Amino acid sequence: MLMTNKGASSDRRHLVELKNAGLRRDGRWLVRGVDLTIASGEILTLIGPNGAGKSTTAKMVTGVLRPNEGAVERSHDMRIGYVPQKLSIDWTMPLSVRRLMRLTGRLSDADLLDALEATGIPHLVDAEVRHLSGGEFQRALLARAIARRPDLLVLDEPVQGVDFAGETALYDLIRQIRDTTGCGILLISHDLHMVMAGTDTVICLNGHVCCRGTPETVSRSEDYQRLFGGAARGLAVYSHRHDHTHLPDGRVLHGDGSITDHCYPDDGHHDHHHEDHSRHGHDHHHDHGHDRKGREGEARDA
Ligand SMILES: Nc1ncnc2c1ncn2[C@@H]1O[C@H](COP(=O)(O)OP(=O)(O)OP(=O)(O)O)[C@@H](O)[C@H]1O
Repeated sequence: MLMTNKGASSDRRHLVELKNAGLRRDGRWLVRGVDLTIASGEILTLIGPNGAGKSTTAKMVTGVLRPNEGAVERSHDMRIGYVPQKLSIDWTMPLSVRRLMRLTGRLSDADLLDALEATGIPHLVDAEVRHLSGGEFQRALLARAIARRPDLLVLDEPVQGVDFAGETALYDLIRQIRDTTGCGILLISHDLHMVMAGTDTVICLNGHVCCRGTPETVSRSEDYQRLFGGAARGLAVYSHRHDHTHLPDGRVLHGDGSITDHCYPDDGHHDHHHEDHSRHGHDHHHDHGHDRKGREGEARDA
């Protein structure tokens, strides 16, 4: 059961606005001229090459960095949940998921378990963080961020270290969190080919705003294609349908409601279908989840 907060049922409200924001360090502009707004219930995705200023922009949104020019306006009672790109954890020290959840503040057992439940990993509450898979670790970080019922969730590359099937499951989860809690979401994505279905607005950064709009608008933009050159074969908006779900504990929930311990392609339950709606306007079907095909391989198909 996902937790709800005060934003869930109310109308969209403005959470944060950057107006012509720029940040300068050591005599150079890291990013400049950024205009953006995020409202409750809205998903905004930042894309752009390495060093484009995505994390810097996110830090101006959260208030970690103050812009050297322009302005930032934040709803004064806004709570922010942040999943950073990197965590400095001493991996030689034992650290349970329960302790990870409490590193940044007090949290009742009930809220802690609610959050882990919402991200599908309540059974891992006492697991060692260093033993978690990439997808489980990202779910633990997400749980930590949503435990304090944020109005705005800022996710800096939440699918890193996660394979293609896990990536789409995480995107589904993020969208579900938005739908259930009504929070606004700022998502930083490294993947130039794939943005999460459900993204309302994409902003493509390259030291400045290269282009913006719906995923479809951005993928057609000449600036986007110029920036990414040969890599810009189209921004695929990923959506998928399949008749079974891989549960976090490894079991498989089938479309008919039955649960099995394993996933057998020939047992008559299965229909592995994905749909990629790229700007080329064609659909493909991919096998997924069992062939350990990395997302680069999948992206090439898109
Ligand atoms: N505190 C700082 N002082 C000086 N330069 C910085 C600082 N923080 C970031 N930079 C530089 O600013 C630029 C933008 O960095 P930023 O982390 O925002 O990019 P990014 O788009 O998130 O990149 P990536 O995709 O590689 O994570 C980079 O060239 C980086 O080296």
